[in-house]
Amino acid sequence: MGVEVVIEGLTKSFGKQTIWRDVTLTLPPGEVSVMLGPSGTGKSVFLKSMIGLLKPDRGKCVINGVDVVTCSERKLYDVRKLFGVLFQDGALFGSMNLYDNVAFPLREHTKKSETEIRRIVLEKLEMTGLSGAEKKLPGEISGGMRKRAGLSRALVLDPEIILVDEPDSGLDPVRTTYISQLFLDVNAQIDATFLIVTHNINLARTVPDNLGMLFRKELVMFGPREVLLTSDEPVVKQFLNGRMDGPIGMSEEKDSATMAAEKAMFEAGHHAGGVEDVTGIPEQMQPTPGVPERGGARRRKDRVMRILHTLPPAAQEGIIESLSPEEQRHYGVQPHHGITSQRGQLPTEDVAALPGSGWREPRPVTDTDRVPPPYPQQGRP
Ligand SMILES: Nc1ncnc2c1ncn2[C@@H]1O[C@H](COP(=O)(O)OP(=O)(O)OP(=O)(O)O)[C@@H](O)[C@H]1O
Repeated sequence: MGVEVVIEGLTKSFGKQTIWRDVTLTLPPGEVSVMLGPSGTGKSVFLKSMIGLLKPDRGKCVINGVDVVTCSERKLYDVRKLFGVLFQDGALFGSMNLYDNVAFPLREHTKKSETEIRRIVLEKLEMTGLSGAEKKLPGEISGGMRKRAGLSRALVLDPEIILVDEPDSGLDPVRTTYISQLFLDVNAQIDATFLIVTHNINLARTVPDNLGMLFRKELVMFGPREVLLTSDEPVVKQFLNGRMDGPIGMSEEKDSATMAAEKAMFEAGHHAGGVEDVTGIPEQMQPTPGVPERGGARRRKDRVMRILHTLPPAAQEGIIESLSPEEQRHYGVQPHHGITSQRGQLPTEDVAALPGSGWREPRPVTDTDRVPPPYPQQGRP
């Protein structure tokens, strides 16, 4: 099973430029989480900080009891072995064919024989639908195939945490859905913890168990997908609908004067872009028939039902409605009636330790809030 990642108060700056501050969240083991955020909000910096490629100014990122922010180089080396990383372009070596690219980590970091390496490489290439493409060079294949090859390579050392940086970059919407399906199938097969950073709305709506968003140098929210997908926060709604109408501007954040001027323009009939208001919780994508059930999804159900009473009402309702009648009876809940009894929970040790629901009452408006209304605070222990 994948491991839990506990991030507390993580803050990163480059010189005087703060990228994000006080980020606190937990990635539950074996679950798929997505981090959204407008361009430049530091999503890639966040991934790099998790694997110790960048050093945060303060805070913790604890994996298997090791804090990657403060641990020794030796420990960091060990922790990094738990990660598989899929970079935007697959980060393949252009002069090596796919077989050698995928074999590379095994040849570099293990003492396995070439026979054993061959078995693993062919297995991972098959998992990602690339059987038969071993001899191709990265320059001879499509962007989608390059990403799948990058995923094959990320899988060869049996990672427990898989980080994915913008899987949709350079892909059309259909190929993006195919690679999303692949992530869920891989997650079902190896039960690794996934964190995908993206600004792809379709992916965010239909793939993850948990959804978060970075904006204004903060983690706006992080929690079960239903919380963000039913949120009334202007920044979340604007982002999920891809519209100009809202706090996110051309270069990250609008000031209040720009907000007011644009609001008047939209009220006068100017098209704010995006599609019509898309709301609600679409069904989550499932592993392909024939692929095992996702252990992470099963555990998540229990975990979320435990914190159900702490979530906003719309998210609670969405979660209850997503359960089968049998599950609703099992958990003692009913649509439109909420929690009717407390039954059917897993023993504590089978459920991820979470620092909280990831949702808090919105903080009060202060003079420093240039864009009302304020956002809920991130989850804290
Ligand atoms: N090594 C670095 N040194 C200085 N600044 C950096 C460094 N890496 C990233 N930045 C800055 O950090 C900010 C966040 O960058 P990052 O690439 O993480 O954003 P992002 O959310 O992933 O954006 P996008 O969605 O466009 O990929 C940017 O302003 C970038 O210029």
